[in-house]
Amino acid sequence: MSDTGVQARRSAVYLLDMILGEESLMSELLAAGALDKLPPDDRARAQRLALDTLRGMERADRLLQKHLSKYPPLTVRNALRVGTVELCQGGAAHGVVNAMVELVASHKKLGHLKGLTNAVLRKIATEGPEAWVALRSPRLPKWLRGPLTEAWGPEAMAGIEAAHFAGAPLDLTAKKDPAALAEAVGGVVLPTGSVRVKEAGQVTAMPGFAEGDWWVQDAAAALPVKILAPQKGEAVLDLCAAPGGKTMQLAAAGAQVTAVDSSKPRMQRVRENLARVHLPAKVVVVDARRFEGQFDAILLDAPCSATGTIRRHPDLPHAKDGSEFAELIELQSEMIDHAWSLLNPGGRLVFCTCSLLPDEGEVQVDEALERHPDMSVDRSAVQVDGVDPAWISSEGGLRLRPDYWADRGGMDGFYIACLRKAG
Ligand SMILES: C[S@@+](CC[C@H](N)C(=O)[O-])C[C@H]1O[C@@H](n2cnc3c(N)ncnc32)[C@H](O)[C@@H]1O
Repeated sequence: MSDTGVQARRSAVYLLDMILGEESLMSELLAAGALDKLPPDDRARAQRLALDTLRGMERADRLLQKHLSKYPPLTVRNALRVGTVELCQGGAAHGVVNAMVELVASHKKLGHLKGLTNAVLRKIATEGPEAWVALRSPRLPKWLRGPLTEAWGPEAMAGIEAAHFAGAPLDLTAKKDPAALAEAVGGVVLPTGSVRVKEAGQVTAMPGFAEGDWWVQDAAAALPVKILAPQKGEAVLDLCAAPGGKTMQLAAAGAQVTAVDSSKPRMQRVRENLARVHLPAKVVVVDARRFEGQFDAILLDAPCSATGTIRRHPDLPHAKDGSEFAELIELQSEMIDHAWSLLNPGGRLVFCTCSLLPDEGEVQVDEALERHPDMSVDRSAVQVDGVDPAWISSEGGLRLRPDYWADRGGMDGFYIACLRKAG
């Protein structure tokens, strides 16, 4: 990392400018090489600063508005936000203020605002940290808060927002032995069998990564494959497979996996992931709605709003406005219908989305049941180890939310249902 940390902070501000000003997603910016020129430490720091700032932005804005008579241009506002979040989360005042002032001073058009930056951040350094802890958990924007509050109620919404603010621990899936993995990485085995690491460092440097003993996967995201319960040697279709977390689980269980995804670059990651963990799968790049074949077991991890993953991706509510969700919901129902045509009588289809919106879960299944008289929901299938029966919804699917397991560090939001075809 560079000595003063100015470069990492400048990149964090750039990421925020793009997310908040251009509605870019962090994943798109990283894939486009936004941080490629930084040394690895600065890259990790820039990303962490941007994510922390997005999580705490409402609190930062509340503190900053007291000291600003009018909002400065977005880049300076974002520099102030980054500085405020750092200061309020224990950053050393001198270093943070100097770095942010240097960053603004060096800006071609905004250099004249260095005095403002200095004055405001000095005030925040004095009074900010105490005021910070008294502020509420940041809220989601209205377009998302409205439907989620309607679906889960105000109390759950407060829990979900607290979970978003807290961020997410690192969860791993063991290729073989969760207890041995927990010991090796200093983690704990969760009731569902995932391994949770509280203080994660660089993932690629952790024991067993190079050997392919595990992969990163949220505890909630590991449940669809456990619910599908693939058998050794069974032919399983993994529709929408990339980047391959569930493909690896299926292959580790000994299934003969056919992994399908429409994205060529994302499928390259599936190949790389499979190679690292030394597991086989047939990889096919095609639109899931055009794939042909017959299977007894199908996993459909459909593209969705990803609103269940905001703990890890706090950029999402800022970069999106929900306008593309109707198209995704339509795509999901087309995918369910096509997957159903690929399923043998007596077979099972596990449908899942990392969404908190019932339209992408419970409602999707209710409507599929109406379209397919030979479809039923297998309630017992979702009752795998560690699942609280209270998480099972009325139609028989599993509703997972970030506010569950609050004392353990939460989980991603997910919806999972096991659909049986009449024999
Ligand atoms: C939620 S992600 C899948 C995550 C994956 N199952 C895992 O566990 O790592 C959804 C995937 O759907 C893929 N996708 C989107 N539209 C598709 C389509 N029409 N046909 C096939 N795959 C599609 C995306 O490329 C993306 O990789």
